[in-house]
Amino acid sequence: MTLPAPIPLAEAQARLLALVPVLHSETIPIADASGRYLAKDLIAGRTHPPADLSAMDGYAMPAGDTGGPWRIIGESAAGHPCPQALSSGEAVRISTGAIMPQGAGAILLQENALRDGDNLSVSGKDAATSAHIRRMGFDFAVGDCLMEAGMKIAPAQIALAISGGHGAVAVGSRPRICVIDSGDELASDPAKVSRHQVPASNGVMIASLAESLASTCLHIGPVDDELDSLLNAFEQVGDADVIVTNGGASVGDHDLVLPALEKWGATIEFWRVAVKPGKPLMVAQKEEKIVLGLPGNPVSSYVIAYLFLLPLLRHMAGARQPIPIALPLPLCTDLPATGPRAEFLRGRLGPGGVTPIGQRDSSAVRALATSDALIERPPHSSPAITGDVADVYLLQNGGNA
Ligand SMILES: Nc1nc2c(c(=O)[nH]1)N[C@H]1C(S)=C(S)[C@@H](COP(=O)(O)OP(=O)(O)OC[C@H]3O[C@@H](n4cnc5c(N)ncnc54)[C@H](O)[C@@H]3O)O[C@H]1N2
Ligand code: MOO
Repeated sequence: MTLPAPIPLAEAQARLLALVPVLHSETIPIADASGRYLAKDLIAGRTHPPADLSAMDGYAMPAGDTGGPWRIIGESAAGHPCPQALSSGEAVRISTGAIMPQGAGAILLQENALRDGDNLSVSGKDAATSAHIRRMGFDFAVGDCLMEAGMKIAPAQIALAISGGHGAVAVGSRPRICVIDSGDELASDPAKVSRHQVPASNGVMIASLAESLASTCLHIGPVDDELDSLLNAFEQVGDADVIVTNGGASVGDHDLVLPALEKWGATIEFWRVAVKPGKPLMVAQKEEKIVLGLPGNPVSSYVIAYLFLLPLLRHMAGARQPIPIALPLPLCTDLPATGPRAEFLRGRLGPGGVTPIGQRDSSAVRALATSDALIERPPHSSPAITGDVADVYLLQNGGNA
């Protein structure tokens, strides 16, 4: 069997995303929108702040009358504006977030004020100033674009949408996924594992990695290394949009994902990528369903899910930046030259940069779990020395896309 040449990483990612359209949108309460992607530009339905407000607790007076003394004629509290207009020599008590009364244009901080009944004068070093006024609409005005379609909604974006008058937002629907573990050696109960077995860790790991990006996740397996068992698993995926297999993607006699996919009627779109670990990635399609055949080694499975599955799910859910963003960080150790594949080393972030983890075997689960970053070494890199800058991807919470 002649194996296809491994496809360079960026090309393979682009080919994968081009295979599937963005899913339709749905409108959901803003309180439920964390982690979702905006389906259309979010336009401000109100001006914020809606009027000139005081940024401090103190007294408001006319802009041309900042030296005092003043006579206090009322109060403007947050939620309770002062109905009176101010003339020269007059002031009102004002609290943080309260509306500036008509005629007011300066604030005297409480710390700099001396109050005696309704008489007010400056006691501190600072006179009244307009610097403590938040001008109407300085943050945004009605009709402004607050966030563009495809942006990820996180807590700060939720606050912005609510401040902009939105109790609900249109977001991309999340794909339904199905994860299949396959391999005769896999034990489903980690507490009951014979010597010829390994616990089936990948499926649950991948489901957990994809959890926030998928609407539902069906987990099938472990499935035997038999063509018909795999075929049967594919026939049970129901309405899943994305099917993820673990293992059986390489060239061994018992690596049956490819023939099972063909027997099921799927088209193999590509197989093998120039990435280490994770070369045997397989991508197939059957009608609207897309299949990612991940390599079985746990580190390879994780790295490929990070580089391909998560971007695919983000893309389907409407993200405008589905591919994770690398940060340039100094290396804390030397690294050897690389071969024809892009290498992704596990590493730990620290104050001086990133330190690659010594154990690089693609089956080393403990080394993977100890790491919080992936260090990218492009194909055919020269040896790197301590202090050289490398592209680093953050792993926590699925990274920064
Ligand atoms: N002659 C060659 N052999 C291999 C090649 C190659 O190019 N030529 N590629 C190697 C690479 S790279 C990888 S990665 C592995 C991946 O192979 P498979 O995807 O076929 O995975 P399996 O052989 O089924 O399993 C590999 C390893 O992973 C364990 N595994 C599998 N599934 C799970 C699971 N769900 N949970 C936990 N662990 C799992 C399995 O027990 C094996 O130890 O192939 C190389 N071989
Ligand atoms: O590339 Mo494989 O994924 O090295 O172990």
